[in-house]
Amino acid sequence: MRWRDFVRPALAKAVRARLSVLEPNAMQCEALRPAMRGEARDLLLVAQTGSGKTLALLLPLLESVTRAVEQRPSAACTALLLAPSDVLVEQHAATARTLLAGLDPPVELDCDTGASLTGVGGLLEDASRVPSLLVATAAGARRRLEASGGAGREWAARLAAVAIDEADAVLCGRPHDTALRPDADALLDALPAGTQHLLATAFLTSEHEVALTRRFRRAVRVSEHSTAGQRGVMGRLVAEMPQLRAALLCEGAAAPEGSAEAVARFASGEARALVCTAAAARGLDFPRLRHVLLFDMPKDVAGFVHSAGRTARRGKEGLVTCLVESGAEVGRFRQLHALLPARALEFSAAPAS
Ligand SMILES: Nc1ncnc2c1ncn2[C@@H]1O[C@H](COP(=O)(O)OP(=O)(O)OP(=O)(O)O)[C@@H](O)[C@H]1O
Repeated sequence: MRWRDFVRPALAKAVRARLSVLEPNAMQCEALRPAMRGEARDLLLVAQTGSGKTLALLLPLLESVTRAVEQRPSAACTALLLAPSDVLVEQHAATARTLLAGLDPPVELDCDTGASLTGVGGLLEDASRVPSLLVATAAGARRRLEASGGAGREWAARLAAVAIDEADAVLCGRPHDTALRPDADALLDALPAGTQHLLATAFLTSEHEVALTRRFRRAVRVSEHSTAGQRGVMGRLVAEMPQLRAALLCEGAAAPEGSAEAVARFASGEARALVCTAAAARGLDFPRLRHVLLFDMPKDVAGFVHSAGRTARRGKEGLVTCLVESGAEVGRFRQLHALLPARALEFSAAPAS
């Protein structure tokens, strides 16, 4: 995939020419697809430091704001980018300015750290000014929200998209807190129902994950593990066990054969294993399948039922093995198991060695 598959040619060209980032990586493709025009879904992106999350957040925001300015040049602010520190706000604002430079019509951008407010021409005095894009800390955004005479609420009510970098730091409290910070909650509550939320972070504690998935129920979750990393693991499983003649079922360029071919090889018994993502396996019926091995812990009971339910079908027996990585995952696994109908599956647990 290329940048221009996701954003307008002018932005795609700016990413290549001004940032020297020639192509999106697998994680960015996975994140941009649901986040972009057409789908505009909420996004929760969890990917390691230095993997390029900034562009995955910034590009949907810039595309959305540029489109809005094009359609209604007189419209006020339509997007907000939040970051946890002044330095990061300034860094993101600089990247956004670099990408927006020369666009016609121009997109106005302000930068608000709570302590200082800067616009295109330098320091600004007026916190109620409404640019097309505001890059701010939570304190800066809050200052804008509380601007006098209801202007702040009006500004928030016009936000079409909000991106939050280091979302755990901006929105969540201490590592074990399952509630969002009250000021973050207040800001989110002031947004209109249709606002798109784009969240990125390198790491989430299980409590922060609970808090964010509870608040952003409709968010598409993209993690590196679910994209490049996962495909890498899947490819290695296939390569390192040639005796299984495994078929690999996944979408995108990493798939060595078409989905239909992979499924047919497994269904006919030519391939003795099918290595696939949970999404790709959903609904598939293989009457002879006796063992499902879940490499990743399912996120919820629905995910578990759909994956485990590929075996033990039509009254036959089946075995499901789930690899759990940590004490927290064992706890979550027990919770999932407790939610299943008693007759659906039987489990035996062995301590990990
Ligand atoms: N597709 C890509 N190909 C090559 N380099 C890229 C790509 N996308 C981003 N980069 C570069 O990778 C570097 C790290 O990107 P970025 O700052 O977005 O990481 P991050 O995931 O936000 O990390 P952190 O979690 O530490 O903030 C930047 O210099 C960026 O220009």
